[in-house]
Amino acid sequence: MIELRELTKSYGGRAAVDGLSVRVRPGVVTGFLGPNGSGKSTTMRMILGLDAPDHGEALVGGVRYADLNWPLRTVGALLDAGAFHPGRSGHAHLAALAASNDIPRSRVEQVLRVVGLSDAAKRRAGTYSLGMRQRLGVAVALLGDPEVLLLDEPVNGLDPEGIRWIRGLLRALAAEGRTVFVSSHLITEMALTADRLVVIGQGRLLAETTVAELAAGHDTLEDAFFRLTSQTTDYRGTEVS
Ligand SMILES: Nc1ncnc2c1ncn2[C@@H]1O[C@H](COP(=O)(O)OP(=O)(O)OP(=O)(O)O)[C@@H](O)[C@H]1O
Repeated sequence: MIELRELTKSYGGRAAVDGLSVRVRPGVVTGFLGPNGSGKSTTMRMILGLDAPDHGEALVGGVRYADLNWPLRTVGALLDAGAFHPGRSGHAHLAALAASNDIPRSRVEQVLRVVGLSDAAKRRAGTYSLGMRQRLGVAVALLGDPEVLLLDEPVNGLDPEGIRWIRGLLRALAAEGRTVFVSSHLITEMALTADRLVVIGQGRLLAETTVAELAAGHDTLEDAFFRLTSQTTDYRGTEVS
């Protein structure tokens, strides 16, 4: 369970996250949706203790991230798929993290198999494609066999086969009773992956709902999403004349 209580954070006097209170439950995939700049990454960083809230708190299993004894074994996160030393192999990267978190070394081979990187594990991670780096990031998230998974835009850079794989993986992790919180700005992708949706705009909660409830009364899910977020979209292009 992830619990956000009145979570608030401003940058330069502008609210990035504004009084956000949400409970993300175990056993289902919860999609975290909002337009560009709506505060999804900032929220995830606060859950992971990488940013301090100005007000309110984020709890994982009732505890702040900073107070967890073995964070990697409680919360697995994919935030920035490029966050590894490019000269190290994928295997070495995972082995170092396993050693520093008291995770059995055998788990490294297991997660490499799960993400499909066993054959590339001894190659320098700096030579990995975007999709392979994303898979290595997922392997890091899974390494500690955590109860809670937090993934920021996990389908970024993945090809169609990879996207289908990650959908299945997230659903399987939720079916095991884990809490799976996954951000995206793609409502169509979330409709295929998530059971529940938390939608934010300009840092505020717009809806906490299911895919079916959000779509009800609209021609398409996209229409429903645009209607919900239209007043909070900061960045919008214009048509080329
Ligand atoms: N370190 C920072 N310094 C200043 N402003 C920031 C910082 N991090 C985020 N912001 C601002 O906070 C707001 C929310 O940004 P955030 O990255 O959380 O949104 P997001 O929903 O993840 O967006 P996207 O879908 O584009 O990744 C934006 O206006 C952004 O410019």
